Amino acid sequence: MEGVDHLADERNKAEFNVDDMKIIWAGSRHAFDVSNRISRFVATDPVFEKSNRALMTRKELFKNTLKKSVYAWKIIKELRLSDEEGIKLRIFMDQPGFLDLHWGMFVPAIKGQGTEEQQQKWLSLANKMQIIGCYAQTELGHGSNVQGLETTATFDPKTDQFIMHSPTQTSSKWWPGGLGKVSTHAVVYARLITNGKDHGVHGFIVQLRSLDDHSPLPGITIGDIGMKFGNGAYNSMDNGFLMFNQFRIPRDQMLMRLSKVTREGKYIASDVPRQLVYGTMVSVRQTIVSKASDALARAVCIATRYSAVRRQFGSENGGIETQVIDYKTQQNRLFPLLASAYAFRFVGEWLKWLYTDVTQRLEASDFVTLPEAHACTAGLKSMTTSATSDGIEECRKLCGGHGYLWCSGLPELFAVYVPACTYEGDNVVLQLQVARFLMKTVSQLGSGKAPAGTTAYMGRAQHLLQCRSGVQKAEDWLNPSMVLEAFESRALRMAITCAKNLSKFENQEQGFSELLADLVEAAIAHCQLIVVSKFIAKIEGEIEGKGVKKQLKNLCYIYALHLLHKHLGDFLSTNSVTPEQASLASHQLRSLYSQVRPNAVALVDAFDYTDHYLGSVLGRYDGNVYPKLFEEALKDPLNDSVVPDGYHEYIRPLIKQNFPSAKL
Ligand SMILES: CCCCCCCCCCCCCCCCCCCC(=O)SCCNC(=O)CCNC(=O)[C@H](O)C(C)(C)COP(=O)(O)OP(=O)(O)OC[C@H]1O[C@@H](n2cnc3c(N)ncnc32)[C@H](O)[C@@H]1OP(=O)(O)O
Ligand SMILES: Cc1cc2nc3c(=O)[nH]c(=O)nc-3n(C[C@H](O)[C@H](O)[C@H](O)COP(=O)(O)OP(=O)(O)OC[C@H]3O[C@@H](n4cnc5c(N)ncnc54)[C@H](O)[C@@H]3O)c2cc1C
Repeated sequence: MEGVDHLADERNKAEFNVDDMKIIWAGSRHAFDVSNRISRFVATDPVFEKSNRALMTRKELFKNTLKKSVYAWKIIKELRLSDEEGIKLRIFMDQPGFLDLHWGMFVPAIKGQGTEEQQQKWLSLANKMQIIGCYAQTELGHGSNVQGLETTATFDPKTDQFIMHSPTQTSSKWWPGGLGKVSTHAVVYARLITNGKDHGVHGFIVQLRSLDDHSPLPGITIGDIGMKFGNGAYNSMDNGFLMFNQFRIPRDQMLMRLSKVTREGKYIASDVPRQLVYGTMVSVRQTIVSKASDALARAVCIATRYSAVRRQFGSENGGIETQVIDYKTQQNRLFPLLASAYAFRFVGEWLKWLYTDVTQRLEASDFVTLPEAHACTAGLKSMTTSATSDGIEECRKLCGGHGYLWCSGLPELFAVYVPACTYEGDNVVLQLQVARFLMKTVSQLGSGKAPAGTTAYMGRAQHLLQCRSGVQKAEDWLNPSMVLEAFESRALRMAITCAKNLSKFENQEQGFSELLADLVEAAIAHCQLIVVSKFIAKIEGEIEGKGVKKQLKNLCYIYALHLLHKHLGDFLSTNSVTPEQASLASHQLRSLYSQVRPNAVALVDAFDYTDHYLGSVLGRYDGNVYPKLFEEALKDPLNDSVVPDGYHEYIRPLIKQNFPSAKL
C-alpha cells in the first residue's frame, strides 16, 4: 500500500536513537547535514534519474553521463557549493564518469607532483574545467608493475622538448578512465630518458585533444577500450587507450616537484624518496576505504530491509509466516556484513587521519611514517574492497531470487564495485606490499628500533608469542583486551612464521616468491587486526546518543568474533585460541545476533540513504516491495506488447511445425 510504512514495527523495536547514530555514521553533525541535504537534492532532480540506465545502449549511457556530469558541475558553480558538497553531489549522482578521474586523480597528481608554477598554470585551468584530465599510468602490458612501464619521454636538448613515444603495442596506455572519449589532457607516466640514460618512471602533463574541435593532436592515437563487465554499470566510463608517435611536449610539462631536468638535459633528483611519484595512488587508496563502507552499507541496507519484509515458512498453524531475518542462518550471513560496514567506516575515518598526518609530515620533509602510510593504505584498500565485493554478492543471495533482478539494485552495485579489487592496485599485489613491510619490521625486532604505529604490537613479541588466551566463558569475548590479544598474537605469530620460513632460503627474493600465499595470509591477518583495533578504539571513546554505544559495541564484537570464526584455522594453528575458546566465541556471536535483531532495520536507516541512491525496489524505505516489483516488471520493454516481436517469425512456425526444413 502506497504511503504505508511496512517496516514501522521494525522501526518501533529499535533500542537506540537513530538520529544520533546517523551523526556517528556521517562522522559529524555537519557532515550529516551536508550528506542529507545533497542526497535529497539529487533525488528530486529529474536530470539525475537513473532507473532507466540498464536499458540504455552504450552510446546513450555515455551521453547521459556527460549530461549528468556537466549538469552537476553547473550546479556546483551556480550554487557555489563547497568542495565537500561538490564531492557529495558526485557521489549521490551515482554514475561513474570522467569527473571522478579529473577531480580524483588528475588534479591531485598535479598538486602532489607539480612545482608551484606548474600548479598555478595547470590547476587554474583544471579547477575551472577549462581542461579535462585523466590519469594515464597503466599500459596494455603492465599495470601492477609500474617500474615495467614502457612509454618513453626522451629529452631533446635541441628543442627543449620531451618526445613521448609508445615503442611497442604493449606500451599503449590502456584503462585510464575518462581517456577514451572525454579528456583533453592527461598526466602520463613514462620512462624519462636524458642523454641516453633511463631514469625510471616520471609524470608528464600531456595535451591529447584539440581544445577547439576535440580531435586528437597529430601523433596521438586514442579511443575507448570497449564494453566492461555488466550491463550499464561501469560502462558509463570511457576507459581508454592511447599511443604516442614521437609526440612532443615542452620540457616544463614534466612534473618537476620531485626531480628536474634542466635546459641542458641534466637530471636532478631531489633528496625525497622516489616513491612519492606513487603519491596519487596512496591518496586514492585511502578514499577507496571509506567508499567500501558506503558500497557495503548500500547492499546491507537493501538485504536487511528486504529480509524483514520477506516471509517464508512457519505458518503451519495458520499463523503468519516467519520473517527471513529471524532465521539464524540469515543473521549469521547478514549481521557480520552490517558490522563490517560500520567497521570499515571507522577504519576509513582513522585512515583519513593517518593520510592527513603523513601529508603534513612530508611537507615538512619528515618521511618516517611514509612506509607505514603506504602499507596501511595498500592493505586496507585491498582488505576492505575484497570483503565488500564478496559482501555485495552475499547480499544478493540473501535476497533470494528477487536479488537477481536488476531492480533489486544489487547486480549493478556489484558490477560497478567489483573492479575496486583491481584498480588502484590489484588486491594481492597490494597485500604483498604489506607483507614486505611486515617482514622488514620483524627483521628489525631486537635491533633497538621499537616498532611504531600499527605495528607497535610487534614490540610486545615476547609476551605475544608465549601468551595463552584467558577466555574462560562466552562473555569474556566482550572484553576488548582479550579480543585484541587474540588478534595480535595471531597476526604476530603468522608474520614470525613467515619470517622464519624466509630465513631458510639463501636467496630472500626466491624465498619471498615461494612463500607468497603465506605472506598474503599474514598481511590480511595484520590488516584485520588494524580494523578490529580501530573499531575497539571507537567504542572506547566518547559516543553520544541514547543506546548508540551499546549498538556499536555489539557490532564491534560481531565483527571481531565473526572474523575469528571465519579464520579459525589461523587462530587454532597459531595457538592464539583453543577449540573450547572458539566455541565460546560462537556462543557469544549467537547472543549478539539476538541483540542486534530488533535493531537491524534502524541500524541501516542510520545510513540515511535515499531511495534514489539505493536504487532498489527491495531496499525501499517503506518496505512496499511486492506492488513495486510488479510496477518495475511492467515497465520492461518486453511487456510493451502482449504478443512479442518475433512471434510470427519464430514461435508460430515452431508450434505449427510449418518452418522450412533445415539444410546441412
Ligand atoms: C552505479 C552504481 C554506483 C555504485 C557506486 C559504488 C561505489 C564505487 C566507489 C569507487 C569510486 C572510486 C573511483 C575510482 C576510479 C578508479 C580509478 C582507478 C585508477 C587506477 O587504477 S590508477 C593505476 C593504479 N595502479 C596501481 O595501483 C599499480 C600498482 N602497483 C604499484 O603501486 C607498484 O608498482 C608496487 C606494486 C607498489 C611496486 O612498486 P615498485 O616500485 O616495484 O616497488 P617495490 O616493491 O620494489 O618497492 C620499493 C619500495 O617502495 C615502497 N613503495 C611502493 N609503493 C609505495 C608508495 N605508493 N608509497 C610509498 N612507498 C612505496 C615499497 O614499500 C618498497 O619499500 P622498501 O622499504 O621495501 O624498499
Ligand atoms: C575499472 C578500471 C579502471 C581503471 N582505471 C585506471 C585509470 O584511470 N588509470 C590507470 O592508469 N589505470 C587504470 N586501471 C588499471 C588498473 O590500475 C590495473 O588494472 C591494476 O593496477 C592491475 O594491474 P594489471 O591489470 O596489470 O593486473 P596484473 O598485474 O596483470 O594482474 C593479473 C594477475 O596477476 C597477479 N599478479 C601480478 N603481479 C603479481 C605478483 N608480483 N605477485 C603475485 N601475483 C601477481 C594478480 O594478483 C592478478 O591475479 C583501471 C582498471 C580498471 C579495471
